[in-house]
Amino acid sequence: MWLRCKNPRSYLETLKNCSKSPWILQTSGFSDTPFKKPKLAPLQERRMIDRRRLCAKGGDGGNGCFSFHRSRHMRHGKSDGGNGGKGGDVILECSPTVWDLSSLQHHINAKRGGHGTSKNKIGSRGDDKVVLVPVGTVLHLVEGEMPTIVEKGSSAPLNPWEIPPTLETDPKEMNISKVSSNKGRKSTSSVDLGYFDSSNNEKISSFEAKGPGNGVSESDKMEGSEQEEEEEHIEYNVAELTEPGQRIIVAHGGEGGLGNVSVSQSYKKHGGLVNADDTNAQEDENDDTSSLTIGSPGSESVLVLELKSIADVGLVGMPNAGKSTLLGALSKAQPRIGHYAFTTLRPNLGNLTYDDLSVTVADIPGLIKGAHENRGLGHAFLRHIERTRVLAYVLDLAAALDGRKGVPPWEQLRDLILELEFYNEGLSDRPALIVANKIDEAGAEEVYDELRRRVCGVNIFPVCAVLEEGVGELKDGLRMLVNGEDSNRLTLDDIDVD
Ligand SMILES: Nc1nc2c(ncn2[C@@H]2O[C@H](COP(=O)(O)OP(=O)(O)OP(=O)(O)O)[C@@H](O)[C@H]2O)c(=O)[nH]1
Repeated sequence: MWLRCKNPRSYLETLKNCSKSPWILQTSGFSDTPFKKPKLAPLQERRMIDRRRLCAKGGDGGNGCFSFHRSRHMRHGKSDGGNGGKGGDVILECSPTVWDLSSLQHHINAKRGGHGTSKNKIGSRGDDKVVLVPVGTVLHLVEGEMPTIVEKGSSAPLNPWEIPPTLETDPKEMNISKVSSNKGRKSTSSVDLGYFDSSNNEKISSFEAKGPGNGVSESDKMEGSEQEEEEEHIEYNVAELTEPGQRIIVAHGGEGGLGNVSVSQSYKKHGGLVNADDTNAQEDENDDTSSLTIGSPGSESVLVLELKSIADVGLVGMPNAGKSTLLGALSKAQPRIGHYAFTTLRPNLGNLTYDDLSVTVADIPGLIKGAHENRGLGHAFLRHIERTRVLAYVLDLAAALDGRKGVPPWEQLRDLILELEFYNEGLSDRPALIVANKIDEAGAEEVYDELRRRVCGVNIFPVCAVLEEGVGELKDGLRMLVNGEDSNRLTLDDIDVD
C-alpha cells in the first residue's frame, strides 16, 4: 500500500510509523524513490584540520562579600563576608578518541567563580573548561601566559574547612596570600594554579620552552619597541601533548576577591582596626580594602595548536602508490582505498605487531611535486612526517607502464625527497627503505630491476600490497629500521635519474 503525504510534518510522522509497518511510503511528489539519498559533505569539509588558532580565557574570580553579622543584641556585629570563589581554568586534555582539531572552538572561556556571601560563605569555584585534543598536539604561544602541565601528586585529602590565612599588606605577597586562601576549596578540583605551595596535593610545573623565544619575561616583552609589539611574536613549541590523559592549563582562572572576614583579620594584625565594633573604623576599612574584595580576572592566552602524528614508520609516496593498501596489509587497519588519487585525506595509523615489539605505521596522504607550494593536498601533511622515526618510500612500479601518465619510480623517489627537503631541510635525513609496490603488474619486474640499478644505499622490497606478497620480508626490514639494526638513509646522490 502507498502512503501520500503533502504536509512535511505528517510525512515525518508517517516515516516513523513506516518502520513499524510493512507499508511503502510515497512522498508528495509521488516519485518512485521513497527516500532521498543523504548528501555527502563537500570535500573541503572532510579535510583534516591539523592547525588551529585558539583564544582561551580563564574564568574571573568571584567577588568577596562585605557583610556584618547583626542581631537584636548586636547592632554593629563582626565581619562575616566570605571570599569569592576562584574562576575555572581552560584545560587541554590529550585524548586518543580525537582525530583532528576540527571540533575545537576558536574561543574558549571557563566559568567565573561564585561571589562570597554573608555568614562567611565562600563562593563556588568556577567550572573548568576541559577541551579534548588529539595525541601529538603541539602548542605555539602567540600571546599570554606560558601553559602549565598538571602533574598528579599525593592524593592526601585537604580539609575543606581550613580557615584561609590573613591578608599580607605587601602587594607582592598579597597575590600569593590570596591564592593560598583558596586552598580549602581546591581539593574539589583536579587542577589548579601553577603557583600553589608545595604543601598542596597537586604540584603543577611550568613547561620548559624549547623554542628560541623561551625565557623572555613579560617585562622584557614590554621593553620592546612599539613596532615589535605590533608584530606577532610566536614562541614555538612551548608544550606538547603526547600521552593520552595528559592535561595542560592554557588559561588560569582568576583568584576570588577577599571577603571582609579576611580583610579585617589583616587590618587587626597591622593595627589598622582597633575595635571591630567601631563604626568609623568599619568605614575606614571599607574605603581602604574595597578594591581587594573584587575578584581578579582570569588570564588570557592566544595559542596556535598544531597536530603532528606520532608514529614509528611513515609511509610516504605519490597519490595512488598503494600506501593505504599496504597499511592494511601490514596491520589490521582498514583505511579507505580507491583507484583515484587523494583517497587518503588525513593520516591513518596502524599497528604492526611482532612477537616482542609493536610498531605504529602512519599512512600519510599522497604527496605530489610542488606539495611544498601547497599543490595537491599541500604541505599540511608534511609536518606529520616530522614525527616519524623512519621512512618507507612507497613507489608505484606501474605508474609509467603502458603509456600511463605517471612518472617512473626513481623520479617519484627524487620528487618525494625534494618535497620533504623543501618543506623542512633535513626532513628526509632519517633511516629509510623503499617499497616497490605493484610488482604483480605486467612489466613491473623490469621496472623493478631498473630501479635497483638506479637507486643504491637503502634496502628495496618488491611488494604486491593487494595480494600481500613480499609483506613478510618488508615487516622484517621495518623491524630492523625501528630497532636501529639498519640505519641506512637515502639522499639525492643515491638516485640516478638520467
Ligand atoms: N595491481 C596492484 N594494484 C594495487 C596494489 N596496491 C594498491 N593497488 C591499487 O592502487 C590503487 C590506489 O591504492 P591506495 O592504497 O588507495 O593508494 P594510496 O597511495 O593510499 O593513494 P592516496 O590515498 O591517493 O594517497 C587502488 O586501486 C589499489 O587497489 C598492488 O600491489 N597491485
